[in-house]
Amino acid sequence: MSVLIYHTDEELIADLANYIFKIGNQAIEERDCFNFVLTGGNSPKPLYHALATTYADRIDWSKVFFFFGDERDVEPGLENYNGLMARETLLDPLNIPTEQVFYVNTTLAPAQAADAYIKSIETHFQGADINFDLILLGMGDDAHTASLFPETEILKNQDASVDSVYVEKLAAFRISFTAPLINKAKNVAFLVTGDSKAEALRHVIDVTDKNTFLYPAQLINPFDGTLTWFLDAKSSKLLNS
Ligand SMILES: O=C(O)[C@H](O)[C@@H](O)[C@H](O)[C@H](O)COP(=O)(O)O
Repeated sequence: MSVLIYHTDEELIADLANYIFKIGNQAIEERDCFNFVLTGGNSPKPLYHALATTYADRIDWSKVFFFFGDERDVEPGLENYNGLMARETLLDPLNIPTEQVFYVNTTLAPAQAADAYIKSIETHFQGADINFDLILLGMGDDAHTASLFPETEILKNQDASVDSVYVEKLAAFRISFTAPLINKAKNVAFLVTGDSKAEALRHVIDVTDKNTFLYPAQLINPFDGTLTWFLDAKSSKLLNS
C-alpha cells in the first residue's frame, strides 16, 4: 500500500493523472484496452476536468472503457447520477462514444439494475476473469467507499459482483461493486481530500481498530493488485505514518 500526501491540489491531480496514464498506456500496450472504473461524488470532478483538458493527449481514448464503481438509484438524466457527472466533466468533453461507457441502467429496479450491470461487465470481459486495470475510489466521512456504507448488508456479500443496497441514512437504494470485485482489480486508487475525511481516514489507514462493518473502506485490500492513496494535507492530518 502506498500513501501519497500532497500539499497542493495541482500536484495531487498532476500525479494522479500520471498514475492513471501509466496504468492505462501499459494496459493498452499489453491488451489493446484500458478498463477504467470511475468513482462518483465531488472529489474527482477537478481530476476528470484535467484529464479531459490539460492531459487529454496523454492516452489513446479510443482504447479506454469506462465503468462506475457505484451508482445512485436515480434516473440517468438527474443531477446526482454519477454517470451524468462523469459525462459532463470527462466523457462528453473527450467525445467518448457511448459504446465505450458502461452506465448502470437505473431505469430498472435496484436489484435488476445490479444484475444487468454485472452481466454487461461479464460480457465485456468475454467470460474471462473480471479484473479491472484501475478502480478509482472516493471515501465518505463515514469511511464508506463506492456504496459500501457502514452497517449495511452489502458488506457481507462475499461474491465478486455488483449488488444493490438500501442505505438507511440516505433513505435510498444504491447499486455498487462489492468489496471482493474491487479487490480483484490490478490497481486500486483512493482520492480523498478535505478536513471532513481526516477522522475516517485515521480509522482506515492507521488501522488501530479493525472494524469493517463500521469502517467499510478497510475492506479494500486488493488480492494481487496495488493499493494507492492520493491524499491532501487536510484529509491526512491525523495519520501517524
Ligand atoms: O456515489 C458516490 O458518491 C461515490 O461513489 C462515493 O463513494 C463517494 O466517493 C464518496 O461519497 C465521497 O464523495 P465526495 O467525493 O463527494 O466527498
